[in-house]
Amino acid sequence: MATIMDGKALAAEIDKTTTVRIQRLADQGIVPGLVVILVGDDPASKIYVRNKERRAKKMKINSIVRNLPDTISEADLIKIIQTYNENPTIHAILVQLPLPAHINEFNVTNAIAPEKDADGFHPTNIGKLVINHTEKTPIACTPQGIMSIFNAYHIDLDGKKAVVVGRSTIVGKPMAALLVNANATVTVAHSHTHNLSQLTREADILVVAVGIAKYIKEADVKSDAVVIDVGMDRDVNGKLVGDVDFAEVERKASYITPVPKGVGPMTITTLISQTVALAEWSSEKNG
Ligand SMILES: Nc1nc(=O)c2c([nH]1)NC[C@@H]1CN(c3ccc(C(=O)N[C@@H](CCC(=O)O)C(=O)O)cc3)C=[N+]21
Repeated sequence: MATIMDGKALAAEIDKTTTVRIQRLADQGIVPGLVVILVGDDPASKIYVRNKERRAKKMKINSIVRNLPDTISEADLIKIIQTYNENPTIHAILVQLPLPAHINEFNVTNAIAPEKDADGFHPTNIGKLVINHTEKTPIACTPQGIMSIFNAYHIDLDGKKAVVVGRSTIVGKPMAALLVNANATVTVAHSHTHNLSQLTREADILVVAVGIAKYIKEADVKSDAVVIDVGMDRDVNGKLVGDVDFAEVERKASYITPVPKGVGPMTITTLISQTVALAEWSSEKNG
């Protein structure tokens, strides 16, 4: 049976360190400010926003949620982002994805000041990640949270075969870059991949972010693989489940993350610590 990697417990551990950093900023009269912009209502975004708000309140960062109607124009959304770029009390800006179809995601992430980019989705920050020049650079919170899980459980990535299933901007692509930077041999699979199961069965490290409930079965996994489940899906009874069939795969993997209480809480912890980092970097620059 696999060791279950407890994202919730690890998140609480990291939050303790972040709380000390928040206190240190408070001593200088700085409260980290995060604005979350939510356009319309996507169900996964709603869970995220609710849990984020809860944690931000507890940790005394100033978190603002800006709800906008899904009829807003791209130009008006970009104008709102620019007001936060210029607002010195805001250190981090996050625009929830996906956006409605009439709004271009690239134009929106490109409008966020790179030094206030809570998600690390600005092209400049993605470029730095790919080049592996990540000092004082925000990085996508879900993949970065997964790297913290590997680190906490002493999972060695060097020379390992890693397969990332999913090529999204928010998980798959930045995850692949982080794994390459950690010296893993990385394959990115997606909906056009042939013989997916054959590929996933070779993975020492398997990261799944496809958005299909219980998609990965025992037969798709190598014995003693490390399995990371990024899914936030509903099963037939409406229960929150991952992309991995946990009951099956738990028997074969060496390590596995559950859903809930795996990757999700680590995404939020990373967002909070990254917001604090953006506030710290800005205060260093401004004296
Ligand atoms: N710009 C942007 N950045 C994102 O990082 C982003 C996004 N847009 N859009 C939506 C997705 C989804 N996402 C979640 C993060 C944590 C939980 C989370 O807290 N999960 C708990 C759920 C527990 C419960 O049911 O409350 C858990 O897994 O234990 C959920 C979903 C971030 N996303």
